[in-house]
Amino acid sequence: MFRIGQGFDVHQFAENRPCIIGGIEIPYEKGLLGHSDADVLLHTIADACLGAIGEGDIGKHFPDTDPEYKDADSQKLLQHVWNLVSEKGYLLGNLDCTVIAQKPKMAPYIEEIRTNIARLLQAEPEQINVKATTTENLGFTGREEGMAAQAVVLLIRNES
Ligand SMILES: Nc1ccn([C@@H]2O[C@H](COP(=O)(O)O)[C@@H](O)[C@H]2O)c(=O)n1
Ligand SMILES: C[C@@]1(CO)OP(=O)(O)OP(=O)(O)OC[C@H]1O
Repeated sequence: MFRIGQGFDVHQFAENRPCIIGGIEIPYEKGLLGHSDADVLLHTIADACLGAIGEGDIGKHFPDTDPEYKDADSQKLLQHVWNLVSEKGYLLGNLDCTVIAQKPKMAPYIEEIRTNIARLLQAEPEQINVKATTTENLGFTGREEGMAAQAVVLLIRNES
């Protein structure tokens, strides 16, 4: 049995914040603002996974009013979500995701991010694809006010 889920998330750039994407800290003059570490890519993937298993979204599981999640490492949030997926008997089919940002340039970090996501989802890097696109200087991403990310995940039920 298959389940599909999609995710979308946005975070604003701010001074004096780390720029953590897919669990990897990217050298950049600005970082992302959020209650947690604001890892826009991992939040998107977590939402896609929760969507696939019909479990709502990350705001439901990790409320931004809860001090426990202040500056939380989003890798831990995604691992918690992945445990829910595993408990329901699903394995990863594949994950495809896109980082939408005018800057920073993501290409030098894509493989490291891919490997890290594979580790978090107990999968092989070949099951993961990470892309990046600008918005050709248009909109809030084009003005470098923030970043967005989207993801689609396919889960496969382990019937054995
Ligand atoms: N933040 C980004 C955005 C894009 N890339 C890479 O550049 C390619 C061209 O981007 P366009 O928006 O002009 O299509 C894109 O395919 C990515 O490989 C990037 O590394 N970081
Ligand atoms: C992750 C959580 C919780 O710390 O906070 P943020 O880092 O603000 O992220 P967001 O994607 O806005 O929503 C989910 C939140 O509940």
